[in-house]
Amino acid sequence: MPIRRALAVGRVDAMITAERLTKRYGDRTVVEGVSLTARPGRVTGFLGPNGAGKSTTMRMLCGLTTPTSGRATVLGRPFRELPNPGRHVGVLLDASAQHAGRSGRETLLLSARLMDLDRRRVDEVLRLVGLTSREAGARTRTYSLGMRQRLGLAHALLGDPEVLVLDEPVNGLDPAGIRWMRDLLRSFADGGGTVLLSSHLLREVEAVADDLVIIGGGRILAQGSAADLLAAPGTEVRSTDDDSLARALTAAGHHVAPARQGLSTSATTEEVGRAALAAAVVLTNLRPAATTGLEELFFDMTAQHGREEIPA
Ligand SMILES: Nc1ncnc2c1ncn2[C@@H]1O[C@H](COP(=O)(O)OP(=O)(O)OP(=O)(O)O)[C@@H](O)[C@H]1O
Repeated sequence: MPIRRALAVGRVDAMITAERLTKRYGDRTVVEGVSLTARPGRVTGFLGPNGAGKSTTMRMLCGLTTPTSGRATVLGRPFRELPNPGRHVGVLLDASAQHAGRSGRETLLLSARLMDLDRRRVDEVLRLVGLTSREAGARTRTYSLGMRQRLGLAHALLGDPEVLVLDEPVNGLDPAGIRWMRDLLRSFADGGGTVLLSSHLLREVEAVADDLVIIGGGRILAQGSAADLLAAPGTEVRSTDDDSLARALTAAGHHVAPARQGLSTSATTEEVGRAALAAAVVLTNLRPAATTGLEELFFDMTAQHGREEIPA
């Protein structure tokens, strides 16, 4: 069953933009000058330590928190100006915010009515997120966190939106649930949808995100395609005489370090080739350095922005 039944007209606009978004609470700035874009057909991972400003930014994108300054648009308009927003943007910001006394199915039926949707769509999304009819009939106060996340996602998908904004959607899911969520988001984006998701699970983000936005202390620290951000500059090389090659590279001003096999250097592959020629050394292996892991990038980027403390 397709996640999305039809691509919306004007799909090229199916994106999220933030322009210099700033949020102050009293004299405390919790988000400062955040500009970002999430594009159609791509999953954008939004990362940052606790208190970095992810949820506040997502709330501003969805019109739930008013920015102190700056502008946010979804599908080219401020969220609050979208007609029937649930038909365009699926939002999951707090999976625990469901009415505890209603069943999952009742919660979805109510929203379906408000969005003017056929009630059969409720059963479709329940199937899609893997909630059984018994689970759907139970009051949400009896739900585990993982079941709440599934219901929250069913709610986000209900209106067959072009855009998904999900704050920590994999929290509370078991390993099979995490993999299921990853596949679901991938096929949503492959169908032309736009996904912005925050997560603390770096490996999960690495596995699914096409683009990354890293935030720390309320400011953007890095953003771009995952391929670009995770590409490490430099070269790994082996030769018939690594000592001579290391001397030649160092003499040419390149940084050289021993690698597990051979050398790792800041030089490009061409520069390594030239140094080898100058030193009359034969290369036996030459390749661009392996990519940096997301965990390494995340800790490098956020090192000075540990957990934000709430002021006393
Ligand atoms: N309504 C509010 N009033 C005052 N401060 C707030 C309010 N909402 C959030 N903050 C503060 O803003 C900062 C950013 O919080 P936010 O929830 O956006 O971070 P986050 O990156 O989503 O963190 P986490 O990963 O822990 O969910 C925090 O220091 C938080 O205490």
